[in-house]
Amino acid sequence: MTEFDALLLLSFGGPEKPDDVRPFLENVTRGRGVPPERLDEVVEHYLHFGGVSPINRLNRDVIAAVEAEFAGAGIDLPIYFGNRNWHPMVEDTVARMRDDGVRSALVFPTSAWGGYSGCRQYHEDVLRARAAVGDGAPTLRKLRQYYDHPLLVAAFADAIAAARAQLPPSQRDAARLVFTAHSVPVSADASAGPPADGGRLYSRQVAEAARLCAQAAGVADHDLVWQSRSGPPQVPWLEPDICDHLGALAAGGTEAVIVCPVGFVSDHLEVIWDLDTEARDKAAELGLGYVRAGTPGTDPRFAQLVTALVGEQLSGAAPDRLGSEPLYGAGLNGALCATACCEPVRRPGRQA
Ligand SMILES: CC1=C(CCC(=O)O)c2cc3nc(cc4[nH]c(cc5[nH]c(cc1n2)c(C)c5CCC(=O)O)c(CCC(=O)O)c4C)C(CCC(=O)O)=C3C
Ligand SMILES: [Fe+2]
Repeated sequence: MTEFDALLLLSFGGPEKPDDVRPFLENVTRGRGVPPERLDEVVEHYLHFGGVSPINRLNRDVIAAVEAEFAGAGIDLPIYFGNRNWHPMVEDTVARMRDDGVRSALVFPTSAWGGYSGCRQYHEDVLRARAAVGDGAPTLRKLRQYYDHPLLVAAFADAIAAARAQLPPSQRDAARLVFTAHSVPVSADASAGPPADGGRLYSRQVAEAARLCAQAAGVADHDLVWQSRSGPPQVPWLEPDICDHLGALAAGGTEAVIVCPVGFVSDHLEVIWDLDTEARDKAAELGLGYVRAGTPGTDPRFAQLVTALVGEQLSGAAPDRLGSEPLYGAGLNGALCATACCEPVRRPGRQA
């Protein structure tokens, strides 16, 4: 019925027990120039949750929801799960797909964005996995970026409204809406996207998604800030940092914030630690009311979004989208979206 015989959900991966934490972090940061002090801190964040990131469980839940959507939509594709940094590793999953007789699969990445970390690195994962499997590896076609898909925007908009309703009535109307996404080095953002599009594709897409979600939630003003920076302190990353921004808002008389993690699809560690622990504590210290909007991964519309992207690919329909920033991300067998797209930048301390 179609040229594809499976879907691979490709994600970041996270530890599932305390002994996994160090080797997981070594996989994430190999050759990335992250200082050892930062790694020691991040180990503590994971150990705070018993060494278990929720990310793998959340991805398994997404897969179950997509399986149900596929059944309803008459899409007959088994769904596989593979990660960049932790088990199930994508190399092992693609080997299993080959053993199961899969010859051609679609790949859904759990990042909605362009940029090196959000897009190109997923192409590299596909390339690495196929190379590791060698003869008989299935062809793998990655699906496009989906940061402005109507179903994603609708899920975030409802999450913002639900978060607002958790504030005391006296703070609800005036609460400031603050969007947050993962910071990246300024140099990585500058080289995000095909050079001909002028760079900064990651931060431009994040800014557009924030505008679309605010508009869909009926909110006139909002801020966009960044979180979870790592890397050596002398290297500039996207700013302002969320905690600094909460300080500035409190100093300016803001009484409460609604924080929306627009840059993430699930409540993984950067959400439950950096937002639900660090930023929440900072807000309490400042006397600022604080609520955090949910992420879309557990919303039924997320499984519908995956199904819609697969449907687009099968039918050749134009992308269903609300925004107008350049949109890339689709590609066969790890091929780049365009020449020199999201070129990785050399950083001090980076090995290879
Ligand atoms: C843009 C972006 C996304 C969103 C797109 C996407 O979703 O892919 C994202 C997601 C995630 N990042 C995650 C975890 C980590 N990211 C790190 C480090 C880094 N992230 C970066 C960027 C991004 N990261 C960058 C530029 C670095 C510096 C090192 C490097 O240049 O690569 C480190 C190292 C330690 C530290 O320094 O924090 C960890 C542990 C987890 C899993 C959490 C869990 O386990 O639940 C997820 C979903
Ligand atoms: Fe990250």
